[in-house]
Amino acid sequence: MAHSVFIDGEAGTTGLQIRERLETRDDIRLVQIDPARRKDADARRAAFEQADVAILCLPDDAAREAVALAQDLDTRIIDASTAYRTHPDWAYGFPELNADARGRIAGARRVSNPGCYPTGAIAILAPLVAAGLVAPDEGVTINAVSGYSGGGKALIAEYEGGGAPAHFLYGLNQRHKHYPEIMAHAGLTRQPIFAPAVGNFAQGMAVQVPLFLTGGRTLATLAEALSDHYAGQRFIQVGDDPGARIVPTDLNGTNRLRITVQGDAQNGCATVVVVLDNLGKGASGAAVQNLNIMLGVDEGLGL
Ligand SMILES: NC(=O)C1=CN([C@@H]2O[C@H](COP(=O)(O)OP(=O)(O)OC[C@H]3O[C@@H](n4cnc5c(N)ncnc54)[C@H](OP(=O)(O)O)[C@@H]3O)[C@@H](O)[C@H]2O)C=CC1
Ligand SMILES: CC(=O)N[C@@H](CCC(=O)OP(=O)(O)O)C(=O)O
Repeated sequence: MAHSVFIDGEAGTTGLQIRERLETRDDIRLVQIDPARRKDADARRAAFEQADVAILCLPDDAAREAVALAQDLDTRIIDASTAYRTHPDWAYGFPELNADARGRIAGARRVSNPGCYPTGAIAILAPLVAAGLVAPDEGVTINAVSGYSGGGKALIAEYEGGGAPAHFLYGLNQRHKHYPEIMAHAGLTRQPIFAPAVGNFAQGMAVQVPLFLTGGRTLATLAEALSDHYAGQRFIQVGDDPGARIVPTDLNGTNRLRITVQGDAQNGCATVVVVLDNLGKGASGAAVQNLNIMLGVDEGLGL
């Protein structure tokens, strides 16, 4: 029998791309509501009642409201917003994070889907902290660039309306909403410096952590720690040489994430960089991967 899935916010950027990944599957039945009633609590509650799993693709406050609406139901929830990413009762939906992550997601009633930038930053830092190559209280810097779809419908409208700049930096007040998530799941005790940017391309993202090669840190130990950590993971590759240019759009339309280590042993400077699709492994692809794990089907179905 098909599993019923309700995407709350299915007309938004993340929701649409989840729907595209699910609508051709015959093991999934999508529960839909009249678009005119998409913000109506009664209509949404009725959809939750019919769904085995609901995927929330909403702003944080609306996601909290949705969780309250479904509180007394058996419906399992995957939330794509920032609202529950550090909540102790929610499983963090990064299956490749550590040996326990898949099992927690598989058995969870509540799964928080990681953020796009945090997926890149945590993919780099969590294994390096666990391997002792980055100290939890070390001062690290995260530089990143995202396609404009990362800002949802509002930023898409700005870019597609023609008035937006080719490139801008933001979040430099160091109060970005992603800090708690990055610190909690990377295992950092000191807040990193995070410098995100947006470029004039719709989708795709690069996230980089520059590191000095000091202590036990060499190009080889960094690459080895990351390769060991992700050995056998079908969606995360370590070490393919991308050449001198890192192109944020390289993995668009996929659920893949690629990590490379580059630098110079002589001068002791290195960069670990991730490329992913902010709407693939950074949001919609990851949500479908988590849904598959929760349903106990092939993790790559529809991806
Ligand atoms: N874009 C990205 O790259 C990523 C986004 N996310 C997260 O996913 C979530 C959704 O983001 P995104 O898809 O970009 O946002 P969008 O702005 O593109 O879409 C949000 C959708 O939610 C709907 N909505 C807003 N309030 C309510 C409500 N009270 N009840 C029902 N529907 C509502 C909006 O409807 P309407 O347009 O009619 O207002 C819209 O369709 C966010 O929490 C974001 O942090 C996560 C990872 C990456
Ligand atoms: C380009 C842009 O504006 N990006 C958003 C991050 C994307 C998003 O909404 O956050 P999650 O990935 O955590 O859900 C921002 O910086 O707030």
